Amino acid sequence: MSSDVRSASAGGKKKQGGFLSRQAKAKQLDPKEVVYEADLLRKDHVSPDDVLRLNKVTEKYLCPTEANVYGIDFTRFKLRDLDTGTVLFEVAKPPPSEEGEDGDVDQCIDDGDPNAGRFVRYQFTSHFLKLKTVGATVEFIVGDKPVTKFRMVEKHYFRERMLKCFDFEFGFCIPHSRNTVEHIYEFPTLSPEEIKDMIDHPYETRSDSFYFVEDKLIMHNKADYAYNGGTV
Ligand SMILES: CCCCCCCCCCCCCC(=O)O
Repeated sequence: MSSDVRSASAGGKKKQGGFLSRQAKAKQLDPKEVVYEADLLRKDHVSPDDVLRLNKVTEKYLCPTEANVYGIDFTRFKLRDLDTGTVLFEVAKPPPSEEGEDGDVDQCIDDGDPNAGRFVRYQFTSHFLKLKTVGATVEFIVGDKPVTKFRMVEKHYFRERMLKCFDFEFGFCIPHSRNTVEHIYEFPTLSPEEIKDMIDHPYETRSDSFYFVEDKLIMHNKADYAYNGGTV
């Protein structure tokens, strides 16, 4: 599987600043309403309510890359600790001219894999798990169609247990626009035993990010996480 590996230390560059924020809503899952990945793979269109009812991380992707008919493309991503302003991690996509000149970027990301670019591996330090609130700034461009009710549901799991579900609205985006939004992640409360387990078992913490336009799944990305990088 092609992947993007993102390393971050807790002692990054400090930066303060204003931000646009949309509060995350944690949702409790009613066990009676659970749906299974296999059920959703059979559906023509997957909705936010469908993925909110999943109680496990997915093994497959619930939509093809072609479902993104809106030309939505993420161009910058930054994580910062909102308590200190410390920038934990920042990545930007090179402009198209640089991608063309270099050739390496496309080759490395594309690789003939239809799911290239949909999976990211994060390598954090254990300090990350002590954070309370993280701001994720996302910049993205949209193509020639208006994007209505753009929404992301992101579910984080350690092994079989869902740690937290985030539900963020991006709202309406005009055609050919470049947009920036900062989403606020309030961390779940984790016991010392859970934290130790997550540090001791890299990449067993995983997430699914589901993106919807008008309640229809148009992108599905995955990530996994290690918390044993660098120094504490
Ligand atoms: C231990 C649970 C922590 C939950 C909060 C995680 C905050 C950082 C999220 C970054 C997610 C990025 C997902 C992606 O790249 O697709």
